[in-house]
Amino acid sequence: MTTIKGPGAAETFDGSGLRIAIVHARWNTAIIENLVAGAKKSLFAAGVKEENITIQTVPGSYELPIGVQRLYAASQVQASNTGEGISATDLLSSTTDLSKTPTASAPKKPFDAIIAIGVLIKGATMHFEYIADAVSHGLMRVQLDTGVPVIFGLLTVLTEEQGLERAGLGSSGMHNHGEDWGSAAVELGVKRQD
Ligand SMILES: O=c1[nH]c(NC[C@H](O)[C@H](O)[C@H](O)CO)c([N+](=O)[O-])c(=O)[nH]1
Repeated sequence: MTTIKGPGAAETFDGSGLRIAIVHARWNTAIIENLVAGAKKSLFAAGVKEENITIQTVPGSYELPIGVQRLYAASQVQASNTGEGISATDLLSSTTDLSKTPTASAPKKPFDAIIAIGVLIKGATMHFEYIADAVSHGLMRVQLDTGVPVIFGLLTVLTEEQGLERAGLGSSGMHNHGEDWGSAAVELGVKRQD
């Protein structure tokens, strides 16, 4: 099947063994919430188990690269704690004493893929351009430095309506881009295991 916009149909991938994280910003949450829901819909459709999906938030899109990098590092520490890991939230806390391995149950492996979601809406200044550029380069650097696939879920839109459209909330019936990101996370996560 040939497409012009959006990814063409790919083979289906079994996500039942994957551990996925979603890191999302807390700006423009009316749009963000639907993007996250779309990503989760695709993860579930591929068999990813709810207990293997971790969701963390950061203040804004500019914090996505550091949020993704720290969460992945935390999941690596978790994996090295011989299965007695601790929650990713606790691992990110500066007050957690990692020398004591809490007994909270947690998945035993690092994340197979991380979806970074943010919505940048152009304002009257150049702020939008600087954040968009920094975040896109930052997320690419994190994925290449760590080797963990980081799905680029940053909407850079000129109007609120464009953002709503791309979250499947507009009047044009455009699909929810979050669904594409969930599918991409499963594909890259499975391929990373090959
Ligand atoms: O996620 C966003 N953050 C935004 N700014 C906050 C930024 O991401 C940082 O959180 C902030 O600069 C503190 O570092 C936005 N705007 O400024 O318009 C925006 O539209 N979206």
